[in-house]
Amino acid sequence: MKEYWGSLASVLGVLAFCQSLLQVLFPPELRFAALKLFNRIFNVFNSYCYFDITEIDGVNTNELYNAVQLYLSSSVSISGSRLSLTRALNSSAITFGLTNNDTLFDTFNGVNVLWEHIVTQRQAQTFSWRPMPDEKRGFTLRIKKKDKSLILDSYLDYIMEKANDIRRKNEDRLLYTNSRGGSLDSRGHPWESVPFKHPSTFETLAMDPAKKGEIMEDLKDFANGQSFYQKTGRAWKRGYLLYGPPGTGKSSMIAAMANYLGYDIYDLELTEVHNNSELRKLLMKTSSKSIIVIEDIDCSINLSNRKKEMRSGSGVSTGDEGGNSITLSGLLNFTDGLWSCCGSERIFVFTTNHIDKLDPALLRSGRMDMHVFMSYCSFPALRILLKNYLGNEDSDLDEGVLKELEEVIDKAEMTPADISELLIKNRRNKDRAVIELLEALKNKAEMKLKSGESAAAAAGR
Ligand SMILES: Nc1ncnc2c1ncn2[C@@H]1O[C@H](COP(=O)(O)OP(=O)(O)OP(=O)(O)O)[C@@H](O)[C@H]1O
Ligand SMILES: [Mg+2]
Repeated sequence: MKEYWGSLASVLGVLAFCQSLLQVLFPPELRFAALKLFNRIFNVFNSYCYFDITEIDGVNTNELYNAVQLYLSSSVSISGSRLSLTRALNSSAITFGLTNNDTLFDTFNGVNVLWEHIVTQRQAQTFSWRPMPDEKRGFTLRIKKKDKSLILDSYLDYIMEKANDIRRKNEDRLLYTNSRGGSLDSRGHPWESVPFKHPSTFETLAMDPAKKGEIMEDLKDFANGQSFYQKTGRAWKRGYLLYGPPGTGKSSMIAAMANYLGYDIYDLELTEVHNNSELRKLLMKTSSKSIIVIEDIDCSINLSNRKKEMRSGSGVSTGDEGGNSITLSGLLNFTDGLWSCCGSERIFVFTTNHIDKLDPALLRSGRMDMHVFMSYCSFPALRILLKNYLGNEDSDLDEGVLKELEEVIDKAEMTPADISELLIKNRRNKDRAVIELLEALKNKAEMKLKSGESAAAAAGR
């Protein structure tokens, strides 16, 4: 610190000397030209260059300014004793940033840069279409001239990307719906959004742990797979088909996926979409890092459509452009055809209770990348539910009861939704909850057995 003050004092001394020299050597009319000359000479010897990123660029907000602010807020090297704190609307996280005229060093690809946050009072307001803030804020980036190209080529892109990540992490996720039909809002947007706060996570999801792990890995590979998709020339999207009886956790799985990846959800209500071009507009207005969901796909699309199309020779890839109904081909064009590339990093999830009713075009390999069967509650899934609802670990349960549960659970064919209901009802009395559950499972298994026997007898008659 001492050295710093010492060198500052000597620089100030030199400046004062130069100023008096200027006054002595040059008559007033030549002083300005001399100053310009000095400035040029100084620039030749100065090894740094500076970039100003102002908060308001003309009359528009400068996106780069906000991005730098967010990026620097995540910097671990912030050591200032005074930081500014902000919490955006709809956000559950607090970000901190540089206060006025504070500086911060950053390193990128081994190159050191210095950021300074400069705040000055705005001059008397000139005429403008919108009121300007009283303060003029901006960042100044100081870098070595020799590093200029490296930094400008990738550092600023890197900052923008990082800032988007932070924004996504800080903001609560949104759930979009197209329940307004084809009408647009005042900003021309066809989707309505609400904050998405579904508490379902992979941890709370009751299903076979191996299958769960496989799906989580698949999702992570997808989210981190930008370069893979680019290298292989594939559109950066992935399709999941979740099928199984009602109450087995298909919708809960979608919420868990969104929470796991930090993606928004677009819940596409196909019955509200009138034709293929409307569908195209809707899908084009979805953002990247999102999950586009079509629930009960078997009920949403008239399955005879495609057969008619095939007969009329229009084929799968063309779709019904101007017609007044939405077709399976119109939908597949988006999940699979050329239009699927109009955005990146999108996950499509279709759900159905009746996979047998689906058109083979939806099921053929490569169309939906992963088919996930959400089954009746299995023993490993039951353990998760017992833990979630009663806080029970295996060691809390009597071994005999555990064994009985294991024997009866598959025969009973009860859904996780049914079991959850039973456990919620008795959650204050853990022992009773387990005993009632066992009873319910046994009753259900017996009923299944009887109905199976009578069906077999009827078939044999
Ligand atoms: N696998 C599961 N793990 C944890 N909870 C579950 C699971 N399946 C169902 N539930 C519970 O049951 C409720 C209903 O489940 P969910 O809506 O996910 O079923 P679904 O398969 O989407 O049913 P549907 O086919 O009727 O849409 C959930 O709110 C959740 O509490
Ligand atoms: Mg559902």
